[in-house]
Amino acid sequence: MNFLINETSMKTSKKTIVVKLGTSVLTSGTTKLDRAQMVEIVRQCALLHHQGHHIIVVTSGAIAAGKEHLGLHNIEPTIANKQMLAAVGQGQLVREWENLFKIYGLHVGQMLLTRADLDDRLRFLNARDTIKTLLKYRIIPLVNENDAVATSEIKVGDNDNLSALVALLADADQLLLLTDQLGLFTGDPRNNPDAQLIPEIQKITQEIHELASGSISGLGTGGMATKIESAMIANRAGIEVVIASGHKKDVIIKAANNQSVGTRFSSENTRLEARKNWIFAASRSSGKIIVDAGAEKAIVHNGSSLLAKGIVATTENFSRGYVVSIVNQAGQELARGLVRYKKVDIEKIKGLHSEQIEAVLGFEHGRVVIHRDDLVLL
Ligand SMILES: Nc1ncnc2c1ncn2[C@@H]1O[C@H](COP(=O)(O)OP(=O)(O)O)[C@@H](O)[C@H]1O
Ligand SMILES: N[C@@H](CCC(=O)OP(=O)(O)O)C(=O)O
Repeated sequence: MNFLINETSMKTSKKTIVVKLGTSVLTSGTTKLDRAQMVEIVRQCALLHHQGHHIIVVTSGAIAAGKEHLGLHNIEPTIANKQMLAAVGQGQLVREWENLFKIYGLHVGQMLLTRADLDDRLRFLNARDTIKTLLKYRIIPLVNENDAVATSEIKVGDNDNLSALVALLADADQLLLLTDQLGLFTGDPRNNPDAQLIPEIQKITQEIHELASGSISGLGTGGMATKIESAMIANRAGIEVVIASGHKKDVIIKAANNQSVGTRFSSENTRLEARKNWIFAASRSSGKIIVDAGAEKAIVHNGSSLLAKGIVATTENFSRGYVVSIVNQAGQELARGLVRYKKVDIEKIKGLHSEQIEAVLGFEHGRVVIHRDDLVLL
């Protein structure tokens, strides 16, 4: 097996960065959204955006914004009450962000997700397409959990874990978890004045998990424990993670420029290796796509994506989002990859130019059938 995959599309000095903002940062420990703090965050995101980076904001704070709007500061924190507050607050929260990003001439796009959206392959791919299209149009995605409709079975539960899933969705380079502490300490600084900041973590061991406890401020959900879970998920996918204070000057800019800030969790794998491992380890091939000699050459020698034009036939009834084998007409398996169209649709578009896909199917999931970043040569 050879892992010669075209890496050019993955290597870029422009990063995709997921910035997760906890309630603790957005309220600065008060019962209201801290607009001055939000302005400061938007300034940094806009600067990085204008430098060409892609910024995705995972924003908590809907429940806090709902409490503020209704003046219900001492309401009992039952699930029903929190859902009601989120339903009221989400609109308020997004409006605040929208107005602030507008100062810098930037548009935002809201994405409210639940675990069910991310567990289901099709919905995962649809969410991935949406986030990538927002980025392509240079719009800032604003993501939160869809608290108003999510019951415990379909909830991610906390925005730390949600942000790791969003980083996977967006194929991000970095996940920045901004909170009210400088980073991960050797114990919770709220009740341990001798706790020391840990600047760098190479491997998340059981000992690291034990340092991190839940939230006791009454503002956030999960505390450091969920941030470590999030770091594990992202690191495993080859994404670097930084936990830092949202109040530290220029924290987002510093983290993006690899300057020392907070606690950095460097990933053992590169993103590309992690993706290739996943395509092989996690999935057996669900079907075959037989390609002509031109497509074989383009995929094997030129590092190209698989286009409809080079497809001759398909076998088995696979769906969109599954891993399939790319096979030449002599029956030799050339590669495996994550397919963007289901078998019945490929049968309709095989041999056609990419520009014809939408006219034939009535929709389009992109111009390629398997993108080169989702493809591993054998
Ligand atoms: N080892 C640790 N280092 C730093 N903070 C910790 C640690 N263990 C627990 N915490 C707590 O985690 C809190 C941050 O998490 P949380 O309250 O959920 O905030 P956020 O809204 O930013 O997600 C800190 O205020 C701190 O009390
Ligand atoms: N989705 C919720 C926040 C959930 C959450 O994880 O909060 P936090 O620990 O402050 O990031 C909200 O918008 O209020």
